[in-house]
Amino acid sequence: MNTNANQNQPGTLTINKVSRRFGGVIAANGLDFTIPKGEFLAVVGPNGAGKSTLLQMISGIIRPSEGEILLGDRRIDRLRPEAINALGISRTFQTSRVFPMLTIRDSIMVGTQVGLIGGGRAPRKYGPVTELISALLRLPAYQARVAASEKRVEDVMAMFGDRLLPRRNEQAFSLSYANRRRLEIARALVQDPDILLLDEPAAGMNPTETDELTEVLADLRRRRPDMTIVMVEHKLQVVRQLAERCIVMAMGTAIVDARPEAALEDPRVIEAYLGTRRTAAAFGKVNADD
Ligand SMILES: Nc1ncnc2c1ncn2[C@@H]1O[C@H](COP(=O)(O)OP(=O)(O)OP(=O)(O)O)[C@@H](O)[C@H]1O
Repeated sequence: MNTNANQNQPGTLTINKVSRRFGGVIAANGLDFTIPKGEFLAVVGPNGAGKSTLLQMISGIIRPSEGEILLGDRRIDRLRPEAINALGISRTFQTSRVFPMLTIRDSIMVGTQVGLIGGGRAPRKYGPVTELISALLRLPAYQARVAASEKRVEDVMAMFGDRLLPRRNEQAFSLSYANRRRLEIARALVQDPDILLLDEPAAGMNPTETDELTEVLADLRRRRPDMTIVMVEHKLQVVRQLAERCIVMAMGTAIVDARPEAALEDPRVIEAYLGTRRTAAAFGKVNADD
């Protein structure tokens, strides 16, 4: 059992001896660590290391084959993804999942909808039936909640400077790849999560876009220092700039757990990475264009 002193503290995520097999493949192998509330943790490692599998297990999309995942003292690895989301854990996906025909504004609004008529995280004044009637009749309580959601959507779009806000009424299919990624992060943020799981947020972004995203996440950190962020990311400069702690995975195992500057210099990490040209380039060991 994981012996970290933070374990079972409110808001702490505990990954307790977690493994996940897919047939003969061991995607996660005895992962055992805690993530204290408010920590910015980066998870890095070569392709196929098990990073996305870890995020999928925390968000309830897949279940561990062994071990357990706790939020505070509550076991969450048997809950459905919606139930985990309602506990304040939001995530983005490795590949963008936008609703192409919805406008940007409405796509982000979708993230708040569970809060409008039951479900969601906001405390409920009335029961679900009253909430539903209130929504159907557009009673003042419902309208006030819609107005609050709309304000929140605008605030979240504003976090991305002029990338999303001026395009709020455009349909998502017209967005650039980078903007789709921003939209997806916005949709997670609009839920005001306590724990944000980001799966390769800077993937496919050029250097300028990557710098911009890094600044957005640094800004988020300043605004919500209590929000735990778990970020899987291949771009190691993003990890160096943002993360307080870095877990390096290789073949399903956490091989190093340290501050980013120490973790990314560790010889075991460089060795694990050198098998792939793209990630070796991130260490400056080969030219990215080779
Ligand atoms: N649904 C699945 N079915 C079968 N095998 C899977 C499944 N999901 C993941 N795997 C396998 O588990 C291993 C870990 O995959 P995972 O996607 O977690 O790696 P990763 O570190 O996120 O890789 P990448 O950086 O390429 O996204 C890989 O060998 C992968 O092929």
